[in-house]
Amino acid sequence: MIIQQVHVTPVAFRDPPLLNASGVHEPWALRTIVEVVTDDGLTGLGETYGDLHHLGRVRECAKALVGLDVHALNTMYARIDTIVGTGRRSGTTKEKSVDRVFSAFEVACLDIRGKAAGVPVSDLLGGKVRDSVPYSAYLFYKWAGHPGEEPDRFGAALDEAGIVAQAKLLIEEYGFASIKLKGGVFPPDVEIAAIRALHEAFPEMPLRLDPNAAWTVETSIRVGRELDGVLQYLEDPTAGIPGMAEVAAAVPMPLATNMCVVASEHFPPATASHAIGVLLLDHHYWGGLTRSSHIAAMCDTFGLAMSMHSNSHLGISLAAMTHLAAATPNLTFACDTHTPWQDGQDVVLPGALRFLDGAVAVPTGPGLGVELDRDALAVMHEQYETCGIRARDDTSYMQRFDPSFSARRPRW
Ligand SMILES: O=C([O-])C(=O)C[C@H](O)[C@@H](O)C(=O)[O-]
Repeated sequence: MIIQQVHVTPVAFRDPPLLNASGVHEPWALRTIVEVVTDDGLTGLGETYGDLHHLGRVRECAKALVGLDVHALNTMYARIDTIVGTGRRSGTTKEKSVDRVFSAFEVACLDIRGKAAGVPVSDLLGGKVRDSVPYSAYLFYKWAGHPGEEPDRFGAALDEAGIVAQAKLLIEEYGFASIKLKGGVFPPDVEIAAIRALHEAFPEMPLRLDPNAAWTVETSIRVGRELDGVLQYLEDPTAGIPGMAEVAAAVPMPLATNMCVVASEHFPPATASHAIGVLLLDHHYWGGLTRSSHIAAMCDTFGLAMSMHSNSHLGISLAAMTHLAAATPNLTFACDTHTPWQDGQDVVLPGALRFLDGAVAVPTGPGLGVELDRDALAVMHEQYETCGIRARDDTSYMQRFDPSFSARRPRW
């Protein structure tokens, strides 16, 4: 099964104005779709980030993969490493570049291997231990619509009543049985009130709050203590392993992260200082599905619970996340997904991935179990070409509407 061609297609889809500590989502979310084609006519799918810098690296590496066998993943990783290096992203997250680029190709190769063997990707990861994967309702503070546009169907959520209404809508439509609120947007007391309102409205539901490291250690400890008995876990309240360790020692609930443990070398300091209790896995930056399984084994070794992280994504990623979660015995909590926010837009044909009672049944067909919708891919690629988003960044978009906005951390 020799790779003959690799197609890399950037796409754009509508994204609602969701607020986070860095600003607001732009009207279009960007992703990159990868198709790996072998000499025996099989095609595998992968999905990854869509920013221009990453896209350039994916395109460059795609050319270097032609001629490799889809089983030669170690050689593929080494080749990508020589091209993009193990350099780190700057900012609060520091994933390895090679892992971020390799991931999309690895998923596509596993899709091909599953198709060739007639088995689902979850079988290639050790076999599923659950038939469906629970996801949580991922709530965001939100404007009613993008400025200058009609309100979208989700409406505004700028206070606790709006957040509770949003939770009701998502739970009614998807059946979610747990809730995560993206925080770090408003002063902590406003977000504490929203969590309390959710607790009152849904007393049985596990709740999580994630301010994306927007708080100081002191604020994090105060919020953690105030939400004793209410939060299942508190995610990335503050930046860095030392700060998280201080908070963890002082609050009653476990701390979760997708920000301070994002590469293997973060495990020793994080576990030695008991900085986290929960790791949010994400195959897009942990180097694909197999390497993510290794990270799950590390979590098992160090007694860390697990959930899964998401960014704005489409169905290829949802399928990959679902296979990985199904084959991860120590996945403890319902996973994050942005799927409701894509509101039916997708590059895969409908039907393979459905939410029932907040969970997605693990596809049983060969490979990822999803099929590319070529018409939708063409439309989304055209949107990418014309939407004009890729040269901008979140903060400048936010500052156009609120010049006083600053995404500096800690904010409180
Ligand atoms: O910790 C998280 O869940 C994220 O940071 C995921 C996303 O980037 C989220 O913040 C967003 O979509 O605004």
